[in-house]
Amino acid sequence: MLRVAVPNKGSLSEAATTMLTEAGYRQRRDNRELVLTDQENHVEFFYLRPRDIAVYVGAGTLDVGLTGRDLLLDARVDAVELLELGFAASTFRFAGPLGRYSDIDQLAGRRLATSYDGLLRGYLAERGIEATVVRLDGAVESSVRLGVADAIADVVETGSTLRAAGMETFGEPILRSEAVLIGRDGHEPEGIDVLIRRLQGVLVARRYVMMDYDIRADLVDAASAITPGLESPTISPLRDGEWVAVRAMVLRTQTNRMMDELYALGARAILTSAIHAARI
Ligand SMILES: Nc1ncnc2c1ncn2[C@@H]1O[C@H](COP(=O)(O)OP(=O)(O)OP(=O)(O)O)[C@@H](O)[C@H]1O
Ligand SMILES: O=P(O)(O)OC[C@H]1O[C@H](OP(=O)(O)OP(=O)(O)O)[C@H](O)[C@@H]1O
Ligand SMILES: [Mg+2]
Repeated sequence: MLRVAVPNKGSLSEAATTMLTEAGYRQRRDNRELVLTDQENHVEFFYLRPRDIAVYVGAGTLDVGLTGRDLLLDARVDAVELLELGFAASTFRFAGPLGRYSDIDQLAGRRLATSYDGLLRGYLAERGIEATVVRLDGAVESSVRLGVADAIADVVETGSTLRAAGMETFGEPILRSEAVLIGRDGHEPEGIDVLIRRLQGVLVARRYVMMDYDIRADLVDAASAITPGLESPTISPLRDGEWVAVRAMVLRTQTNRMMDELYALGARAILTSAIHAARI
């Protein structure tokens, strides 16, 4: 059985479980379940603290896991990213009280609070910045006002937590993170290729829609330039020989722009439909 670590709580948990369900795996119904065996797919899911997932995978006790890139790098273990999962996007950034800092060079000799001390220490060491790292479990934004730190390094998603604390980011983002599938380099247990292909299928089904339209045969080349598809659009004859039907996958975000352009070109009966599952 393939042994897969899944976040049991926090920002990653629900989206990870949803993605695995869409990929055709059984998932737990009760949040107290710690392990779930999917007999049909030969996979065992272990529900663990997001922070611990890289530790289990790095130690080799579990084959793969879904976690955040920031958590993977913070754990400093022997595990690698296998696939970006397209959810839980965030940045990891320095922040301080409004107007106090503008550049990371100002951090030398300061106290920096964070929940990601491994990640932060690595970043500071690479840049030769000597500062004191104060490891906190959460609510890091309060640390400056409460006097245990001078600045912070924390996860920023919308920025509203920082604003509420009277703080602002400065310097370039330390890291751009999102949920990722992790494993060990060179370790390819049975079933891992199927898991990866299924997850890639979910990503495709989320990112693309199927577009169908009718167009005069002499305009097919111009229409195909608008909707090139992944490899090449499917062209089918219509009963009226002067027209053809075209079918192509298009990026969901481009759908309306493409429909407008196709309509202006002369295409009609332009329809889009969702893709529920895919293997590309
Ligand atoms: N708004 C967000 N807050 C925290 N983490 C986020 C956010 N958006 C995405 N993430 C990602 O979620 C992961 C952290 O998940 P984790 O469950 O450890 O923390 P959490 O969501 O803050 O939960 P908690 O603090 O309640 O334990 C990281 O990979 C982080 O980048
Ligand atoms: O930019 P935003 O959209 O405001 O999101 C970022 C905030 O969300 C997380 O905190 P969480 O709610 O998980 O609390 P914690 O700090 O106690 O973990 C994170 O640590 C930031 O504080
Ligand atoms: Mg948190």
